[in-house]
Amino acid sequence: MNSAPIAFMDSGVGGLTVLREAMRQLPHEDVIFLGDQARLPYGPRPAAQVREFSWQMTNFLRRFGIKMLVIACNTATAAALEDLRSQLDIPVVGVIVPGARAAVKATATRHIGVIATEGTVRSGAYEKAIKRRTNDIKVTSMAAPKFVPLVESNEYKSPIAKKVVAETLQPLLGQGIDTLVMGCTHYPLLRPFIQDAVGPDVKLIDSGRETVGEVSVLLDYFNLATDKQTTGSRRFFTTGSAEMFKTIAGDWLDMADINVQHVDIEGEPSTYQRVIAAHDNTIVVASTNKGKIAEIGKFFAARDMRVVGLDAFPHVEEVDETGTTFEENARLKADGYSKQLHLPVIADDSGLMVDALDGAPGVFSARYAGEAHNDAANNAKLLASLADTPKDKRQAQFRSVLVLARPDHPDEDIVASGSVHGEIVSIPRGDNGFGYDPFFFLPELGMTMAELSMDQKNEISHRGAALRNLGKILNEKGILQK
Ligand SMILES: O=c1nc[nH]c2c1ncn2[C@H]1C[C@H](O)[C@@H](COP(=O)(O)OP(=O)(O)OP(=O)(O)O)O1
Ligand SMILES: [Mg+2]
Repeated sequence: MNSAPIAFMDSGVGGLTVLREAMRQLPHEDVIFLGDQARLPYGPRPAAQVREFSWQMTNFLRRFGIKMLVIACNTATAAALEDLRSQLDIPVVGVIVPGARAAVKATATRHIGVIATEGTVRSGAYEKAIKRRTNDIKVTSMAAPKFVPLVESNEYKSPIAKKVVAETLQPLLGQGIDTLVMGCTHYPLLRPFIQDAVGPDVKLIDSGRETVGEVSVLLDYFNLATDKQTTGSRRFFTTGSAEMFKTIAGDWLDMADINVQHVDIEGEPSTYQRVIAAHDNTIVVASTNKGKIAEIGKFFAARDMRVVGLDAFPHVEEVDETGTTFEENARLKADGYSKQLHLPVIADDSGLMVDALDGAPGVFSARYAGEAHNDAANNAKLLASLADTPKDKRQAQFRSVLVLARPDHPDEDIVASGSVHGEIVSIPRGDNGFGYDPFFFLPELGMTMAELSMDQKNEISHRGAALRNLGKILNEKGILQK
């Protein structure tokens, strides 16, 4: 039993013909679809490049903790299936073998036609898959490069499409072909015109539809099927226009409200790479500060969450902290990273506010001495600024504002804050913690923050308080149980 999503990828919207069948046959499964429309069509591209694009799509999709990958594209199957399968530890399903198998089963005249993109035809993948089964079948393959653009431009129901299809398929007529493989997942959208062109006696094989049968068998074989009884979630990503995608997907899948997001995958690795796969319980701590990641991470780990830092995502674009308040900066970080990663993100913006310095360094705490993240320089500047301030006038506080951003509730950030009061001392004490901790003295404890263990710090610190407040809100909202 496994409730992780199944991923489908294609050069564009063609893979939706596979997805539609999957939604029909496996309605309870969560699915994620990615169409690489920005780089379409794949058909004319060299196989090596299609393989690189396929890895980029795959690496993007693996972040979602997928349990199976379906290459819902014949060109990408021909170019990349073997490579993906040999390196991934989840089942990878391509569309060619299921299509070939169905065609072998269907033909009586032992003459099968295959229409596909140039890349698929050039690869000879269908011939190989058919001949591997039986040698006494004749295969006639033909590239139909005009079909994909017709579908992607949403022209697939137009009279022009009908004409183009009829003209393209003309050479296949009168050869004794009784079975025609639609060897590109875009083609089933043109099915009525294709059937018209070849006549009612030719059996059309929808390679994508056949593939879903295979997916279904593998789910059972590896015991990966979900045990949920409710309709699964459907998420769509395109590297092209989300609006254009929505129009075709809405029509083809007969779904009124589709969750489509534009994504950029050109920064994804184009070969196998270790990827931190996110599961339902993954949370990203949007910080590069190890101390913070540890403190926030501990809180969520104790609540059975899987915590990852930003270092798990080397391609993420850094979010600038341009706000004027802690809350503003925390929101910028949480929203900015959650949008890019499509994962729940917790961000902290925090700092030291010294009474005698009118609240400075405040939001500028990390770059107080200019260059960001130089604790020693920041502390030196702090001491210099307080050189003339007597001991009893050195009250200060740490403040932390936490923001949780969730991709499924993009307009509902959850905000919690906390603070702790103390005094700034001139001689540092303690090796724990980070930042200003060795100079932040807690009179009630007679220790600086850097003399506390992480657990002790979390009990009294601004961040600890903010986390407890956040925990309360998450409990009340039913987001966290503990
Ligand atoms: O518990 C703390 N103990 C000592 N110092 C602290 C603490 N909490 C915040 N601070 C200081 C360190 C940093 O100079 C600044 C936070 O700046 P802030 O932008 O929120 O964090 P950051 O740049 O270190 O990491 P990031 O933005 O990637 O989360 O305040
Ligand atoms: Mg920062």
